[in-house]
Amino acid sequence: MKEESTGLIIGISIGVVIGVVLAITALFCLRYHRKLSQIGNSSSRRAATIPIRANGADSCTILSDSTLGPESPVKSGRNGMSFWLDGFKKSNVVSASGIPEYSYKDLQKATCNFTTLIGQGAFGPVYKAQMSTGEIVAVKVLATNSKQGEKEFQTEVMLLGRLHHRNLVNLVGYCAEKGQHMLIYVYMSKGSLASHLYSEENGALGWDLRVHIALDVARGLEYLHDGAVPPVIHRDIKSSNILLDESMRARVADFGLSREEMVDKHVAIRGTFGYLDPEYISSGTFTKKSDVYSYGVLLFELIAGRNPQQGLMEYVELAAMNTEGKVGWEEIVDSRLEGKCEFQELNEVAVLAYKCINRAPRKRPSMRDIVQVLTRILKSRHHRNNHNKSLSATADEVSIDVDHTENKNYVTEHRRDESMDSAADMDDL
Ligand SMILES: Nc1ncnc2c1ncn2[C@@H]1O[C@H](COP(=O)(O)OP(=O)(O)OP(=O)(O)O)[C@@H](O)[C@H]1O
Repeated sequence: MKEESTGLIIGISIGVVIGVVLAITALFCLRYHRKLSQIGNSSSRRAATIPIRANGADSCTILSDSTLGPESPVKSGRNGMSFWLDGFKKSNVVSASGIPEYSYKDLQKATCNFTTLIGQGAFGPVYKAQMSTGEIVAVKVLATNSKQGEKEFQTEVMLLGRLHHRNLVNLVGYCAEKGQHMLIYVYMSKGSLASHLYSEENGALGWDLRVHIALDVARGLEYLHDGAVPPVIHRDIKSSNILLDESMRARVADFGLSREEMVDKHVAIRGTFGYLDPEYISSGTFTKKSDVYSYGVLLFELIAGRNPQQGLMEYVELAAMNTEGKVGWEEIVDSRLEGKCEFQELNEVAVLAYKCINRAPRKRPSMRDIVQVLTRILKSRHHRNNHNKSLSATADEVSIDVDHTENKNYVTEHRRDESMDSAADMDDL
């Protein structure tokens, strides 16, 4: 009996201890969860309301709260933190978006005391940097005359750091020290699209590659417009803001860094002349469809190899009179292509570009529509190439037969039939 009651007491005591431990654990979990959601709320509130830098002046561009896109070039680790610059990362300094902060001293070392200049933009110089891990990056030093304060800069980094896509030049780090603000980006070794279209140093870009570049850019913009939450309008699509990586894949640069140009004392226009939506110039309202307009100009730039600041659009409008917006666009094709271009594709791309530059924004396609059209064009090309390959393989096989049978007429007829089938396939697409 005594033994039984001792057992009972022990059982009850163990039960009570387990109960207390469980209750304490539950309490901790609850508090931790509440804290996390508070942090989430406050950062999304900030993302929704704080304006970001516009080259010294406040801007109303609101950036995204989006998560990592598929095939992001940033190697994400715990908390989405980048491993790119692990060698130099300031210890324990990671912004709310998970973008690591680097010290001025380390960037000074990585850029050989800021002597590795690769370009100069409206925001300031850009340097190539080799980090201690061997990783190559681009460091954009923002002009010190910017009125942007520390807080605004941190907000901008947080907002930019949330945008990741394989067709965007992603932000991988930043530095805010000694009154300097620097943004660190994935390094794009083949430079800008503009440098390939206009510099004699680079050989002419082939037509096939131009269509791939057009699709890459469209995908980057589609992500900004439809994938990012809230959506992001680029505001400065142009060939010098399209950068190419080692394998000539294109990415959109400079998103979220809007700039201003004064057209007169009162009206500030953001963007670059030649690419600006006429509707934006007259109404002052910039929309996703204004990006679509600039993208249309970029498509014509790819077709014609002409700079929009040197009469590209006048040239296009002249050609449009003859083409009625449909066929016959080959007259504007870039002479550097030396006629090596699939004219049906060229006409399809030009028709798409012409829709993008429609004066009425609502008649312009969305970036999603554009991605679909270009994907279809490239799929057709792929089918055609496969078909042609199998045709020539069949022809090789048959010609071996022919050598044996000497039935040459049959071979000729057989090949002609197949190419007619192939033309019919094309019509279906
Ligand atoms: N991530 C990068 N990788 C390689 N080169 C880059 C990178 N970012 C910028 N550059 C180069 O640095 C130069 C300046 O770039 P930046 O984006 O500052 O200005 P921009 O786009 O040329 O002109 P603007 O500021 O007027 O738009 C460009 O020639 C560009 O090719």
